[in-house]
Amino acid sequence: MTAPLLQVRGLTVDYATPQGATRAVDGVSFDLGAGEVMGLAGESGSGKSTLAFAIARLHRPPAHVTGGQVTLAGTNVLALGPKDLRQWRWREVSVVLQSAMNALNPVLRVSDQFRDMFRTHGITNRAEVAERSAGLLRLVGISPDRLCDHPHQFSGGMRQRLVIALALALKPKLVIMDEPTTALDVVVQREILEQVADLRRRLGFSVLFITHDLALISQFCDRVGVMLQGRLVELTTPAAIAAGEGKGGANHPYTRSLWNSIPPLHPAEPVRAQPDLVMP
Ligand SMILES: Nc1ncnc2c1ncn2[C@@H]1O[C@H](COP(=O)(O)OP(=O)(O)OP(=O)(O)O)[C@@H](O)[C@H]1O
Repeated sequence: MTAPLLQVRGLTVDYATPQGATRAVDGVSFDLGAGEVMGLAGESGSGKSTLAFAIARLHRPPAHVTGGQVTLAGTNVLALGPKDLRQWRWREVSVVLQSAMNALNPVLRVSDQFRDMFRTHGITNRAEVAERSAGLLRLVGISPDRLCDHPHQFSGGMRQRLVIALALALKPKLVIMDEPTTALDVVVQREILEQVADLRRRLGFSVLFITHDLALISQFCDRVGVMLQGRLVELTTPAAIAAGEGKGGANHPYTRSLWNSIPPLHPAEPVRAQPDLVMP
């Protein structure tokens, strides 16, 4: 059996606060296979973003990794020095956050943002940069004519597509998406997630998709992790959650309550309703 792309073992992250250390991620372990899409659900404050940032080595004080191991494609991620880290990010892992405007520089043209990112990774030939930038825009369904525009000239959905194009520029093995479509309306959200699923099939990267929305995860992910108070309390498949089957029996009660909070598609469909909510 080939080793998984990402191995997370006993990862523990604390925040240093004036009152002492607060544990945000508590001994989390899981594997992610090459080309696999794993969703991470859980309520606000359960530690999803802290976990994602630690895996991508984007965490900053007061967050501190106080235990565990992260291995991506054989690299001991937590041991990378600053120089190696700069090369490792974007090439091996990239992160797409909720707000595209935080990732895009508002005063730079889109072409300049691509150029800067390529330059950081030693790709400076102007013709190559122009060609690759145009190709990346096409990849996410935006006309390359728009390369000379500034971020504010795009809609929210298009800006998030631009960030996804940047994230895929160096063909990373892992793309971490932290609430990538939360700020967008549901139609645009669906279009973008379908595009990510299509790109993943074509390009073969793995995705760690973080959201509080278990319904979205069940549509787009191969596996689901559920976090509660810093711990990964469930790791299963969307089908197993739908069937009420967890590891060694039923799902964790918290998973069930998350699942039961998804409104049924048709009002007459009582399947996911809690027994006491089913009309007699
Ligand atoms: N800078 C900080 N200092 C202290 N504690 C923090 C800090 N940032 C986050 N925390 C705490 O760490 C825990 C995990 O937060 P985190 O943002 O990772 O959760 P989350 O599941 O991603 O939440 P959300 O869905 O709201 O983004 C929470 O208890 C939060 O209050």
